[in-house]
Amino acid sequence: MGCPFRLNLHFNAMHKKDSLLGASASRRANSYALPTQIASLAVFLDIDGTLLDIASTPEAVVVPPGMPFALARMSERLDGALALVTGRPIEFVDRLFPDAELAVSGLHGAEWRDGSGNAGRVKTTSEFNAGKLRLRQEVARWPGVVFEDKGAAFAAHYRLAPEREMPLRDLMQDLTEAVGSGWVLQEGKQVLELRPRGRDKGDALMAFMEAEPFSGRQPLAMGDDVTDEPMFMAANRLDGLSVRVGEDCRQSCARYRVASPSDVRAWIERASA
Ligand SMILES: O=P(O)(O)OC[C@H]1O[C@H](O[C@H]2O[C@H](CO)[C@@H](O)[C@H](O)[C@H]2O)[C@H](O)[C@@H](O)[C@@H]1O
Ligand SMILES: [Mg+2]
Repeated sequence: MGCPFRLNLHFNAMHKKDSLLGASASRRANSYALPTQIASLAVFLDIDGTLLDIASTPEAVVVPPGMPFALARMSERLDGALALVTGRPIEFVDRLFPDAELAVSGLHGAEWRDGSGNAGRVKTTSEFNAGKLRLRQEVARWPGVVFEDKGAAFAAHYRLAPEREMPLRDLMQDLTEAVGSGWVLQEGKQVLELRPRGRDKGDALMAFMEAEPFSGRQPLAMGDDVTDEPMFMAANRLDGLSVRVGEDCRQSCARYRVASPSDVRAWIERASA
């Protein structure tokens, strides 16, 4: 994923389909336009930029008080058909929401754990581990660049040092070749990472939808970034709802947009009350 051409093609295809249905793709909505009758939905939520406001570093994110409870309550309303689908590793999600017991897919779809605790993980290789160490050591000399160890993925953030973007791109390109074909270079919001090749967030949504308690429900997927696009496509394919969060003007396959994570949080509060 991450190919704008593919995205554009899909956007045009979506747009035609929606025109036939008398609706327009990616309509701007406020949180009040999101469904409040949620009982028949399966809800898939991205974390950073969707549930949580973007912060200056990965560790600086703030979980608003009451949010873990609201998420647990929504999951209960849905008989467990709520999953967090994130670029974060599952270990970090467990730190953010310690008692939530939610279904989760981490590393952009590469790893997963269902509500009963069954899990799928990715094994690393010695080349990958050497690449991770090299990135950690190199960026330790670059003030402002933040290294993130994500287990079977690793990232470098240049949000606090935008002038480092180009050298970081060169370094990450080198590392992509060095670690071998099991990992791909992934762009994000002022971050470059190497993530496992294979399953994306769309595959994660489809896999959850094949089993209880998700199967037979209408999917609703929410996200804010390029790795959420396969999840939007998957939800659309299942005649579900897809919502892109944020004010940016990028084309998206999502059928709806809301302005900010606070809209998403307000919707979760309202819909699960
Ligand atoms: O799929 P997501 O749940 O949205 O995770 C995507 C990435 O989010 C994190 O990075 C982003 O958020 C940080 C905290 O707000 C911000 O500092 C950074 O600039 C953003 O790129 C996370 O650190 C990554 O591992 C996730 O892949
Ligand atoms: Mg996000």
